Amino acid sequence: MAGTGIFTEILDGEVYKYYSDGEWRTSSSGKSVAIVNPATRKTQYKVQACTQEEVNKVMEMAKSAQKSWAKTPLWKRAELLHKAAAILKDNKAPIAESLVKEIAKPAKDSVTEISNVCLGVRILGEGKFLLSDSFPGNERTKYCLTSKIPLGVVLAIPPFNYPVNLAVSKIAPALIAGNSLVLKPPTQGAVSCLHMVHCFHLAGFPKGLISCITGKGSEIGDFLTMHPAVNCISFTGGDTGISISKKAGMIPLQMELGGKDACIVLEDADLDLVASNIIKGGFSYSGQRCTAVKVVLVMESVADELVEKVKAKVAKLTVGPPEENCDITAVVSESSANFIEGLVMDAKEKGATFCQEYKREGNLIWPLLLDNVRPDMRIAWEEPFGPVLPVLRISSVEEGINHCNASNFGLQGCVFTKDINKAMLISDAMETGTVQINSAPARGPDHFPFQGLKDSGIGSQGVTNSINLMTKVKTTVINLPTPSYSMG
Ligand SMILES: NC(=O)C1=CN([C@@H]2O[C@H](COP(=O)(O)OP(=O)(O)OC[C@H]3O[C@@H](n4cnc5c(N)ncnc54)[C@H](OP(=O)(O)O)[C@@H]3O)[C@@H](O)[C@H]2O)C=CC1
Ligand SMILES: O=C(O)[C@H](O)COP(=O)(O)O
Repeated sequence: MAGTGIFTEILDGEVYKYYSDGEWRTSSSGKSVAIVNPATRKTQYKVQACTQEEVNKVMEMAKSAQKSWAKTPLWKRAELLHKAAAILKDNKAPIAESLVKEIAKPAKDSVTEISNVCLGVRILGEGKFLLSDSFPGNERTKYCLTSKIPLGVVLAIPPFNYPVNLAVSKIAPALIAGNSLVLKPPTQGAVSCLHMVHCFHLAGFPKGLISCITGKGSEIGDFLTMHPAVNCISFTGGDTGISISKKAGMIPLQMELGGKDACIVLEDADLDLVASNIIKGGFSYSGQRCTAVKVVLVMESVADELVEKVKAKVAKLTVGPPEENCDITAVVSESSANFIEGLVMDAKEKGATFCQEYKREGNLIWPLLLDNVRPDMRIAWEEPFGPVLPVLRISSVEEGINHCNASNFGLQGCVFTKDINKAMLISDAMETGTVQINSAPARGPDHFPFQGLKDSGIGSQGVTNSINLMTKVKTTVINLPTPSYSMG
C-alpha cells in the first residue's frame, strides 16, 4: 500500500514529505496541497507546499553534490542507477496504486527507462580526436580531444499523464551524465513520484544529488525555473512550457509540449489496421497522451467505411473506474472535463455528426467520435486531452497535409497507405517531429528520438539525445611545436 512498508518514512501523518539533502522533510510552510482523485473527486492525498527557502536549500545542496558526482566513475553511476531500477521493480505495487488514485491510470512500468539509460556509459565513455591538417591551410600541429561534461543542476518537470515514466526519462540521463537533479513532480502524480524518488534514496545515491520539491506549479514554478542555480530544464507538459522558455536564462531547454497529431488515411489503406490504430492512438488512457491521435483526416471515398469500423470498436471500449482496468476512465480534473465539454458543444452547435451520444458523469466522459468535423470547429485544431476524436473528410492528400501543417503544433503524425513512395512524400511534407507510417503516433522505444516542431517543443528526447542535451562538449587542444605525422 502507498506510504507503508519501506515507504513509511515518506509520510508525515496524512501529508507526504518532500525530499531534500538525502532526507524526507516536512515543509516549514505548514501548508499542504491536496491531490484530488479524478474518479471520486475527493481529496486522496496531500503533499507539502514547499517554500522558496526550501528551494534555495535544495539548489545549494544540488550544486555541491554535483561536484563530487561528476568525479564518480561512469560505471559506479550506472551501478547505482541499476540498483534504483531493481528497487523500483520490486516495489511497483504502491506506485501503481498511487497512479490509479491520483491520475486514474492503471500502473505502467517505468523501470526499463532507467536500465536503458545505462547505455549512457557507452555514449559518455566515447570522445573524439581531431587533427588540424584536415582543415585547409593547417599543418598537423594541433591535436584536439573532445569529451562530454555535465552541465550542473538539471531541473526536471514532468506532466500528470506519465508522472513516473517521464520523470525517470529525465532523471536517469541527467544522473548518468554527471549532473544533479531537482524534480518538481506534477501535483496530480506527485505521490507516485515521491515513491519513485524513495527507490533512488534506498539505492544509496549521495545526499543532495537528487531532490524532490512539491507544491503547485503556479506557485513555486517560476521560482524554480528562474533559479540561478539551474543549468538545464527538462519539461514535459502544456503551454506552460512556452512561458518557461521565455523566462528561463541562457540554459539548454528540453521542452516536450502539446500536440494535435493528425492521422492521414489514403484510399488504399488497410482500414482494419487504421481502425485499430485509431482506437489505440485516440482512446488509450482516455486520449490523455501528447502523442494521441487527435484528428483523423480521411479521404472521402473511404470515410464511411472507416467511420463504421471505428464506431464498432468504440462500442466495445469499457468505461468506468481505473481500479477495474477500464479502457476509458475519468479525465484528470473537473476543469479538464469542462474544457473537453466546451469543444464538444462547439462541434454540436456547428453541426458535427455525433457517432455516439455525448455522455458525462463527473470527470468521466464516454468515448466520442465526431464525424464531418469542419475547420471552423474548435475541435479541428485544439487538443481535447480526452476521449473525443474528430474526423475531417478530405478530398485530396494535399488538403490533409495542409490541415496538418496549419496547426500551431507539430509533435507527431501518421499516414496509412500501402504505397511506401506516397507515404515517404507525405511524411516529408508533414511539419511534425515524427511521422509514423502505418501505425499510430508513439514516443517509444526509449532510444528513438522524440521531438516536436513549432509549439510542440524544443530539443529532442530519447536516451542519446537527452544525454547530449544534458552535457556540454569540452575540448582540450594539444599544440605541437612542429607538425607530427603518424609513422612519418
Ligand atoms: N509533448 C509531450 O511529451 C507531452 C505533452 N503534454 C501536454 O501537457 C498538457 C497536459 O499536461 P499537464 O500536466 O496538465 O501540463 P501542465 O503544463 O499544466 O503541467 C506540466 C508540469 O508543469 C508544472 N507547472 C505548472 N505551472 C508551472 C510553472 N509556472 N512553472 C513550472 N512548472 C509549472 C505542473 O505542475 P502542477 O501539476 O503542480 O501544476 C506539471 O508538473 C497537454 O497540453 C499535453 O499535450 C503532456 C504530456 C506529454
Ligand atoms: O507524455 C506523453 O503523452 C508521452 O510522452 C507519450 O508517450 P507514449 O506515446 O509512449 O504514450
